[in-house]
Amino acid sequence: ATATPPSTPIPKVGVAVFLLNGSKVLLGKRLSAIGHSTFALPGGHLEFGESFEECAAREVKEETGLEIDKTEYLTVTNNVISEKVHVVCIFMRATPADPNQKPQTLEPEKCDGWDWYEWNNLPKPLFGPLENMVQSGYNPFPTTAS
Ligand SMILES: CC(C)CCOP(=O)(O)OP(=O)(O)O
Ligand SMILES: [Mg+2]
Ligand SMILES: [Mg+2]
Ligand SMILES: [Mg+2]
Repeated sequence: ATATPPSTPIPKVGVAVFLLNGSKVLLGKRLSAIGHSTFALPGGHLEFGESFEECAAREVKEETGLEIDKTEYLTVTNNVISEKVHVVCIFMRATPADPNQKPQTLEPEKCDGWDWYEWNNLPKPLFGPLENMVQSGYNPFPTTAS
């Protein structure tokens, strides 16, 4: 029998959410294989038929229990993370519907816990796609009209 050739990995779409609370952003340390032990935004794979906003709300709810408001598209980056993983990351911004609600660690096998971090004092190491954004000087906060 002829060996089946190794299939070429297919690029996937991830949606990551800058959940902003004052000058803070929600981050969690990943325990998944991809980005293990790095701090990442809540988010996940875009599922069939979802809008970016629907995916953002679903993933944040699934992972943290938080409802979000004012969800808007920010930017997109192209991330070839390894030989097997290529993810187009759609970055969204949103605010927690209840700024006082505590995030819950609903997927303890994927995340070591969520915390709010000052944008100018982020934990290290950051998950690759986020690190690249920070290095580029990207500012996810709404610019207050001068
Ligand atoms: C790897 C990442 C950039 C895209 C997928 O994110 P994720 O691993 O958090 O996916 P899920 O939350 O959907 O499990
Ligand atoms: Mg998820
Ligand atoms: Mg998912
Ligand atoms: Mg996720």
